Amino acid sequence: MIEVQNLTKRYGDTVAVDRLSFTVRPGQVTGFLGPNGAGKSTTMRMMLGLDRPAAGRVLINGRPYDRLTEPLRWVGALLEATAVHRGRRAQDHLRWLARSNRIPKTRVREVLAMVGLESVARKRTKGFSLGMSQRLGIAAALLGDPPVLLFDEPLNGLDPEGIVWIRNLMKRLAAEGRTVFVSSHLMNEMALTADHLVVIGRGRLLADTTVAQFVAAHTRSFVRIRTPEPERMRDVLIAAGVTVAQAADGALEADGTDAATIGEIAAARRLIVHEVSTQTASLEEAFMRLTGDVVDYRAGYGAGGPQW
Ligand SMILES: Nc1ncnc2c1ncn2[C@@H]1O[C@H](COP(=O)(O)OP(=O)(O)OP(=O)(O)O)[C@@H](O)[C@H]1O
Repeated sequence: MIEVQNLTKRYGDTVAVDRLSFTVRPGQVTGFLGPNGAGKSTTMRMMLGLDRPAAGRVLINGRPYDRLTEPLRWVGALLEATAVHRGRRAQDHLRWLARSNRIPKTRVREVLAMVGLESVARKRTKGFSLGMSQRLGIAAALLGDPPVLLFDEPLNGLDPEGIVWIRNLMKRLAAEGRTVFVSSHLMNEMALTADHLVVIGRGRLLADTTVAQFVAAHTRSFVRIRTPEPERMRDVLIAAGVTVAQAADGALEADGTDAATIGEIAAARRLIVHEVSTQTASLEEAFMRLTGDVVDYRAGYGAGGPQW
């Protein structure tokens, strides 16, 4: 579990993280979303003791990072700019990390196999592609078999096969009961991978909810109806108390109801329907809608402006 409590970080006049509080729970993948500059990387760096907060704290399984002995056994992390000594061989990099955390040398082979880098274990990392470097960073994160894992933009530089691989890896790690916290700009991927979302904007919490609830709260879902008798259908639906509008292509869009109800109303009136489908927006649309509001707030920020 990761507990973020009233966390604040300033860089000069910039408030990068602003009284942020949330809890990341084990057994699920939690996506960490926010527009550029929202404070995601800064938050993750504070989780790992790499940046010192101006106020507040982060607890990893009940303890601040600097109180964890052999921290790789408690939390594994892939940060955007994970530093690897470029002249070092992949296995030597991992052996050095393992030794510093009293992790047995045999674990190095295991994690290299887990990330598919066995064949280049003895290669120097300066020849590695971005995707290979990401895999090496993930191997390092897994080295201590930690209960908590942080990934900052782990999909950067990965090809489609690599993206599917990491999606499955994160799900598996969560299914094993670990806490998996991952930031990404790739909304479609997050929709497929994450169970829960923490969304921030300008360093503040905007949402802490499940993916499904987030999409439902920030988008409109409606039933689309195509029929050769749109006028009659509209009259029947209005008479049944359904709010209905006509789309540009002639289809009807009914709000505040579901496809089963529409189907039953149509059948009762012997109306022909060619389509009755539930239309739900994507995570990307929900995210744009929520964070678009943040940008609007920013533009209109004045005396007595919104305190979100
Ligand atoms: N070392 C630093 N010095 C000064 N300002 C910084 C520093 N690191 C971050 N910031 C500022 O803090 C804010 C939050 O940045 P951060 O990198 O945490 O956001 P982010 O959500 O990770 O963004 P992105 O999605 O672009 O990676 C930004 O305004 C950024 O310019």
